[in-house]
Amino acid sequence: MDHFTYKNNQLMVEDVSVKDIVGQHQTPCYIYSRATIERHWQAFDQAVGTHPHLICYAVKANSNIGVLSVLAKLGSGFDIVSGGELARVLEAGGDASKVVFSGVAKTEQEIAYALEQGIKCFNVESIPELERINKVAAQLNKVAPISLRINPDVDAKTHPYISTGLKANKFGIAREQAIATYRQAATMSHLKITGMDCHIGSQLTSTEPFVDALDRLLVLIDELAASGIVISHLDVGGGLGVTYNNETPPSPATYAAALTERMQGRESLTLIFEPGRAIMANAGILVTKVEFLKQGEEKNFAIVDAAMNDLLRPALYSAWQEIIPVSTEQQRENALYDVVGPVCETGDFLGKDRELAIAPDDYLAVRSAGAYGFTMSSNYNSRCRAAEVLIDGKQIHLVRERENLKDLWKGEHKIP
Ligand SMILES: Cc1ncc(COP(=O)(O)O)c(C=O)c1O
Ligand SMILES: N[C@@H](CCCC[NH3+])C(=O)O
Repeated sequence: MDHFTYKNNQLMVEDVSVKDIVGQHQTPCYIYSRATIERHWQAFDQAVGTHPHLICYAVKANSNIGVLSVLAKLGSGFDIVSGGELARVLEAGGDASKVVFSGVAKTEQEIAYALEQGIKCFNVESIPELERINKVAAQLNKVAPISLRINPDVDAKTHPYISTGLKANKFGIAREQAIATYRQAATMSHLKITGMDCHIGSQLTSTEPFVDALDRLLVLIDELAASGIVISHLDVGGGLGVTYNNETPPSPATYAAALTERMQGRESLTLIFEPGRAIMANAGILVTKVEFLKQGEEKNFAIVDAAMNDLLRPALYSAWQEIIPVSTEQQRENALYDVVGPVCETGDFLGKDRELAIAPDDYLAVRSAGAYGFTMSSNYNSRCRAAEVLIDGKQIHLVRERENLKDLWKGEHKIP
């Protein structure tokens, strides 16, 4: 069921009209649907079926603690990449023992914090990182559970900026070095080898690269077992794509079936998944107000009050996200617009060549903005970051207040 639909010409999020939400909280404003988040998470969880598994939602996609609290209540695990993300998970009520810690350069402080909280596993990306974790664990008189992130060298066939499983990428340990690195880890006194992981990229729209990567890891797992190192979990990362425009990614069910099929006879190996986008992208919109309509020599511009600092994906990856009117009540003339923000950059656009029937003061919704929207926002041009609202049925929860001017220089100091 779609929780972002029109009723009486008004765009609704669950049982509330977007017009009412922005009437209370103004624009730009991110709006998320609790029912959609829950539906996506449960669909993913059910798709994996009976194979022992843990869904570790990738916090980087959307780290608002209101959102995290919804997932924590479902019993979700979390994939984090910083101490900050761990703190958010704990603040939201998440369970540290279901947290996996990814990322190429965890600091000593972050490692100590994660060890003290008792996380499930560190996904380790290099030998120096193994040594660092071993050293910090020894200092704290603890044993750190670790998994090695293997770079399987498969082409995820996605945007080059978000492809992570190729030899040319900075991520993970090369397949060829995997066994030797595990052997080295086994000699370190304060490490416990518990798993293997990979993450080959984001916004994948076919199952083949996932299956290729899994097959390559299973070969390594068998080789490892033969040399006496037996692991208990296999983390296949995130990366399942969503439909922004006309992409046709596999459903979570198709994706999970392709992977679990390969796991038959390996029931002692828990599967970990790290989905971010598949849970959150289509659970949120960014609502913005049309400030001016401007006719250029070659183009019409709809200048809106949200900008690249609020939603970076169009500027950074030339990403396409659907832009729709919040109200279809008024009859207006159709025209082709570049939807642009107020930031002083030519790359500041939310959409190009969009057919819209709009007038100043109308509201627009950018769809599929629940993942990598607010989390990639900034204060560029000293713009206050947007409000975030979480809808639950008829209830409107303000889960992040709009920043105010003083927030802009918080922690800065004038000099005498
Ligand atoms: C290690 C890791 N896990 C999980 C994810 C989540 O990816 P996605 O949002 O594509 O599911 C990412 C981001 O690509 C990542 O780097
Ligand atoms: N930020 C990216 C995805 C990067 C995934 C992070 N590992 C996007 O918006 O598509």
